[in-house]
Amino acid sequence: MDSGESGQRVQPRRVEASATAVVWFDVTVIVITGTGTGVGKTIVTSAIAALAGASGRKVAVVKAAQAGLEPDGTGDLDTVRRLAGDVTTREMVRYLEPLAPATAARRSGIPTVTPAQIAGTAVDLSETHDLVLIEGAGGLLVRFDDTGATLADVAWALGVPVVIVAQAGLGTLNATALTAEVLLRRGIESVGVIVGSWPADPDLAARCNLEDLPVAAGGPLLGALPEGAGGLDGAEFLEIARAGLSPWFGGDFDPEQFAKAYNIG
Ligand SMILES: Nc1ncnc2c1ncn2[C@@H]1O[C@H](COP(=O)(O)OP(=O)(O)OP(=O)(O)O)[C@@H](O)[C@H]1O
Ligand SMILES: C[C@H](N)[C@H](N)CCCCCC(=O)O
Ligand SMILES: [Mg+2]
Repeated sequence: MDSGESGQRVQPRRVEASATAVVWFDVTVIVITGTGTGVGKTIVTSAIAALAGASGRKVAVVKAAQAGLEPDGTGDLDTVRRLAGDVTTREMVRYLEPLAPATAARRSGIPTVTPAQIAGTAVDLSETHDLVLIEGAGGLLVRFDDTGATLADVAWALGVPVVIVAQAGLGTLNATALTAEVLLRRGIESVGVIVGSWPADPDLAARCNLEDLPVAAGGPLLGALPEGAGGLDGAEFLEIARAGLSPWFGGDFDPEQFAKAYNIG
């Protein structure tokens, strides 16, 4: 996939850093990936959107391919709207089977969505929104189609940064490092890692991971959202988002203080 296929590359715009400032929140498009499926990408996406919305930004969220629905028939963007409130949402394709999009498309005959289409949607939305978040399906290299197109192609085509959402506990270091290494190899910027669901009673591995995850990710720990956050209502969720996300997203999360609270660091 080259930049010509998407038509254009969105240039991240950075605001000047000041003492307290949000350094990169002026980036227009962010890709939210994860170490796998069910790690909390949608909750993190909702939290970033909620904070941006609360600061007056117009936010759009793109779900590139929705494969499988919750038992109540809802998809990720229903969750985003419930948690983040007034955001524009675009689901580009829906498959009913909870599978990789390429597999679900092959089995159902429903058309695939291409990285160029996803990038194009993000570019269009960026004309009328301050922030566009793109969530994939599962982890970074899950295929959209049988040509092997993935979310990595979308991030590369757009030239925009990626946030890695990771699990808290044992096993996350390898998956995070694999994701970060692929991003590095493909020349895609990773801004850092966020724990999608931080346990109420974290075990030893989870606590130690607060120190080791940034190393595996090759970037800072930019947040940790408590487990159960997805069940809150909009106002409560906003406060959790503020506490759980770094100042880079307009929140108050301090990784050193957080680690200290768990006797790490
Ligand atoms: N912090 C959290 N609070 C509450 N529920 C959570 C949290 N993180 C994850 N979950 C729950 O775990 C499940 C998976 O989370 P989520 O839907 O965000 O995963 P995902 O990484 O977006 O997966 P997918 O690849 O399907 O998009 C969901 O049912 C969600 O409600
Ligand atoms: C069904 C699930 N919730 C996602 N929508 C799709 C996850 C695909 C993962 C494929 C894989 O990595 O093996
Ligand atoms: Mg999701």
